[in-house]
Amino acid sequence: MKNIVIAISGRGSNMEAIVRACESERWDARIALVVSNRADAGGLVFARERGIATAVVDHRTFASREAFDAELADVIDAAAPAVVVLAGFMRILTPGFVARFAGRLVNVHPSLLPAFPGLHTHRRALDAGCKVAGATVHLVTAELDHGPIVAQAVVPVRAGDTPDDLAERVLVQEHVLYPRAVRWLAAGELRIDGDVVHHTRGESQLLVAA
Ligand SMILES: Nc1nc2c(c(=O)[nH]1)N[C@@H](CN(C=O)c1ccc(C(=O)N[C@@H](CCC(=O)O)C(=O)O)cc1)CN2
Ligand SMILES: NCC(=O)N[C@@H]1O[C@H](COP(=O)([O-])[O-])[C@@H](O)[C@H]1O
Repeated sequence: MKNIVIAISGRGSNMEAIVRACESERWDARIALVVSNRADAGGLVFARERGIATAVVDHRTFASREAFDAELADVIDAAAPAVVVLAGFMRILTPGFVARFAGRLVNVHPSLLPAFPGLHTHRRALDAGCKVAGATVHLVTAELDHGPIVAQAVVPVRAGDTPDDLAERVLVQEHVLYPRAVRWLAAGELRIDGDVVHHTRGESQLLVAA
């Protein structure tokens, strides 16, 4: 059975969706560890209540980003992960960390990459007058929010939307998209051809919400 490690920084709603899907769909995988850079991350409570091992590596207690990443990588490696999932994890990872988990490190980003990498994506999409928004699951590379795209979900932007309205609409789709993508990665069902990722069994890599 494959081990999955999930890294969070906050409420962990995507982590929760993955935990629930792993159990209900009986994946040939288990969530071996939920790790956070913040001890007050709400998702840690859910994980502990489900009997999942948790750990905290507080980035503020390290002298450098490299030192934090080295400790985080050691804690993650101790769980022997086949897949490392970033789920609302809010730290930019160093090239050394990314290299250690290359090909099995995945993230969900709240925009339709390559549009709007970085932070405050929904505010920026609204300010740009976008008519659609969404989320992207991508393999993580050293360059921020730039890795090969595994799957995307599209939602409409509605008149009067605030960033919170858009975030809520996108999050509903993330909770469907991300578990599906993590299941594919854990099952070895992704084929990477340059920058293009294919699902080898032909499931749709696109969700479109009305
Ligand atoms: N090397 C990479 N690291 C990370 C990636 C990536 O693609 N490559 N994805 C991010 C996730 N992410 C967006 O999806 C993201 C997370 C954090 C930040 C950021 O600017 N973080 C600041 C601190 C912000 C905070 O603490 O609130 C920082 O690290 O200084 C941008 C994008 C995960 N890492
Ligand atoms: N750059 C990373 C980022 O912004 N991730 C975003 O954090 C939100 C909360 O996730 P959570 O409820 O799973 O913690 C999600 O929308 C996720 O896409």
